[in-house]
Amino acid sequence: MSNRVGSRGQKAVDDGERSLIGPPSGDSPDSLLDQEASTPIFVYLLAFFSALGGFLFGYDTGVVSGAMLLLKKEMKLSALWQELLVSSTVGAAALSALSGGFLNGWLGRKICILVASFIFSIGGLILSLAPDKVVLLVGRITVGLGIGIASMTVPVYIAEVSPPHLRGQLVTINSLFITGGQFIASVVDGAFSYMSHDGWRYMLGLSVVPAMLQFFGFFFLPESPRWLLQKGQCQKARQVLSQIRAGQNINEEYDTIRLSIEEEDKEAGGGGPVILRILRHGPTRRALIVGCGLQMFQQLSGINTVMYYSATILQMAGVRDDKQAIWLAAATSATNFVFTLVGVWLVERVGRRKLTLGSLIGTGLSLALLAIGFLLSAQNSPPVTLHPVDFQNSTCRLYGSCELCMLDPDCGFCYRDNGTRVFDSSCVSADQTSTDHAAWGRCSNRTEAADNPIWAYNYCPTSYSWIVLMGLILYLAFFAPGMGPMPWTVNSEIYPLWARSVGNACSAGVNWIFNVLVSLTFLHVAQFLTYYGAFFMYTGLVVLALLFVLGCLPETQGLQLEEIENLFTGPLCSCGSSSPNDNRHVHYIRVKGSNYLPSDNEGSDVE
Ligand SMILES: O[C@H]1[C@H](O)[C@@H](O)[C@H](O)[C@@H](O)[C@H]1O
Repeated sequence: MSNRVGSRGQKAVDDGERSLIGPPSGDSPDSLLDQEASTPIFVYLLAFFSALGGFLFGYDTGVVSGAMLLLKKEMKLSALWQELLVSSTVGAAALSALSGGFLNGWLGRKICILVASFIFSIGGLILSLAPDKVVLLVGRITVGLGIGIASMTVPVYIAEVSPPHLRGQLVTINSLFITGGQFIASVVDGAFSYMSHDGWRYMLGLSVVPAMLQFFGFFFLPESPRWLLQKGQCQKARQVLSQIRAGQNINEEYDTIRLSIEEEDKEAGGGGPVILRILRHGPTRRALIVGCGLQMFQQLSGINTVMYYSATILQMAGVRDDKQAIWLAAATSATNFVFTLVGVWLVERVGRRKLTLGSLIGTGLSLALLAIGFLLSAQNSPPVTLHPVDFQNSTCRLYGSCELCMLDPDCGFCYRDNGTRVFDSSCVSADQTSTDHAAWGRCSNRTEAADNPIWAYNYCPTSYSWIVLMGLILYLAFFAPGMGPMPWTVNSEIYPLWARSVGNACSAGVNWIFNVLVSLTFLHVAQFLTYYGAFFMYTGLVVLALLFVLGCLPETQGLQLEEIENLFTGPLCSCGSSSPNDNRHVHYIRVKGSNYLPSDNEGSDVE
């Protein structure tokens, strides 16, 4: 497509006029209008193949809960081994996300995505063929290494190839694929849960399919033009840019990127490792604090405990059948997925800042509702009425109510009910090898019969479960459009090119580290503070997150990546006050400068 503007001179005059009178709100330069009018299908294709990395992230972190139900029986896994198989992946992801920054800057985005999908494929193969638990552990660690690299590279790649008006939406698609992966994983878990022998091989191994698809797809896809320019491969960068903009006028975009790289070289000059340069340079230091803070608060809002705890919440609500619980857990991840779709729709309409703030307010209120539900359940917890002689002399016999009994990980509540009332209840030790049964007595019976008493491990029967259930659904409905995707989206945008890989590596690393911390400590926190205490604590953390976002998160919607650094030039907690329109102004002047004399260094009049 040829340049819509006949002569550069005329274009410059137009732009000059605009910069004098200031841009009409929401207006964009001509080239951006060009892009908005027709976004080439190729950009969507790039986003799709990259977001398969997000899908694998979601699938591999989600599938393990269902696989574990079968694995623990088939391989006779102890609690320690179960915990190892779950958290080794997240731990490996934290390490590889942190080191991915270096790889990303050195090898480029494309190679890193290829490496991640290759690792995913190998990991999937190891898992599906594993003869024993040690090989399983190797497979889970391998998959974790892939997740870490993908989680920090994919959002960066998508952000760098997207036109500004679609960037938020396309990067948020990656988060949609994460929750989509978690949803598909729960459906696969449900489908193969009927296959008690080797069903887990299919659950864990199926990830090879999207991994291979991504691997072969990416062979034909281009490197990020921004990375190419940074590495001095100007000709190739120009080629890729015009390929992904389908022949639209790319001069402005190309010059803006080139100028900003030159400026960055001056600004962020000085040697030393990139992380030290980031910390020394005010705007990047503030961006890093915002990026890492967002990722930390995403995990501290308790998403993974809510997801993990959903099965227990459902059990409290009276769903006792394992298979039914698995399918209902799929409904939970479907809710997470569907509401992420709402986020994709909203991100370019309301902007990142409002979306995150709205999401946090709703998330906080839902957590408070969850806590209130747990509080009412605890206050009305059924008493222990039977005290059978306990030959093991465990602490379980000392508890007077279900609440106290279930907070002790060694004990469970054994009871009967007639639909309205709990009776004949006792607190006894759980079986060491499988908490599905009591160690002895009425609830140790493994054969299922209608008149068997009910064994409640980790939960208590309550008539307030509907409050908890409502809290759970509202939580996901509010978390998924904002706090789920925005930390990933915002991080892909806020760092200048030289700091982007390392900035994203650090923030993704923080996300994974807090993911491990929160999920590993949840049961201990609950034991210490009770469940309602734990959820009130998460509510408090969400209030802190709200203050942080209110003070420090600027709006990045509609800006070119090269303009975003300007948002962080002021003091840290005044970021929220810079509006996108202030910065659009900077953008126009920059465009004017590069239009007059593209080869000149007139970019110096930019700021
Ligand atoms: O953005 C994602 C998403 O919200 C997932 O549901 C959650 O499991 C991840 O930890 C998070 O990073």
